Amino acid sequence: MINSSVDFQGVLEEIEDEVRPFFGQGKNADYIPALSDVPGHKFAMAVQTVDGETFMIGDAEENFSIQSISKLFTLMQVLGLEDVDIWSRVGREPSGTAFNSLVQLEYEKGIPRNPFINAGAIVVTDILASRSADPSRRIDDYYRMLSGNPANKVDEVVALSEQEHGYRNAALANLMRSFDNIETPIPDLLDVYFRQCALTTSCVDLAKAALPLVCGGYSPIAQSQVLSGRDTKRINALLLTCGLYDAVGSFAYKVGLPAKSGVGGGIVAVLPKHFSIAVWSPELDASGNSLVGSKALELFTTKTDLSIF
Ligand SMILES: NC(=O)CC[C@H](N)C(=O)O
Repeated sequence: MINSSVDFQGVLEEIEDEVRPFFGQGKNADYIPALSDVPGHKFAMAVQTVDGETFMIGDAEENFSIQSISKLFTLMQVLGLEDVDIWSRVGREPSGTAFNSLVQLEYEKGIPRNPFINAGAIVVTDILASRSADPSRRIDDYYRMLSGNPANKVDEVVALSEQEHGYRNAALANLMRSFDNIETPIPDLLDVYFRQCALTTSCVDLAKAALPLVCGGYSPIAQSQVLSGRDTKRINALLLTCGLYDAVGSFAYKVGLPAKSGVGGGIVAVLPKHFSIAVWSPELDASGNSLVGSKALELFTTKTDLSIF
């Protein structure tokens, strides 16, 4: 059980004050125009403990664009399927490159380094798309089941904005197709991928949806075992080593938790057997991770002395 002497609410309140000087140092994602319009100084955090307690600060119930954090949930969903050999099509190593880089993919013959860079996530989505008549619905329903909130919907404006500017993702998908690592027709596949990235969620919902990674694969929200204990351990290892792109080493150094970020400014992190934590602040650092969000998580694990290390 968690160290009950920690005053989570007090810690969140201190963090909200201490991150203020960092606003304005990062920049909203603008390669997806709809994301550049979100007020940059938004800030929210939510902690969900294994005991069922929720702590929150800021706009923790306000929805934002989940973006690449969706890659975590599609991976969970694929690992929950029978007879899927994902690891012949996607690697398990950190990429050391930007999330949408093409260079490595050419050298490595269309096999993405890991499921959390765009190319790897597109393959994961391809696996879902090739096994479902309505993959977008299936992805949304899975997330809604884990968050317990049927109001987590796709933001059509963001989805369209990605569709209209998704040149790099189209290039990644086509390059992988040329190496026979994509099955679904590319326009259909990109549509599913853009829609999963355009799902909206709040910090509270996100922390709830990540609880299976805290509870050995069991979702206390859905009251169901969604992953095996072994796959849960494996996903947490992948989050620690690949969840924040080319910033993953310094994030592990500063924060010390398995985590996944998205260019909407969200980050979700877990301390297995203890808690999940979600943060949202839209201004990003050079690697495409929330600058204030990363700082807030660093402050959280430092102040509480709770991390995997
Ligand atoms: N890092 C991210 O959040 C990237 C997700 C974004 N939808 C993209 O595909 O470019």
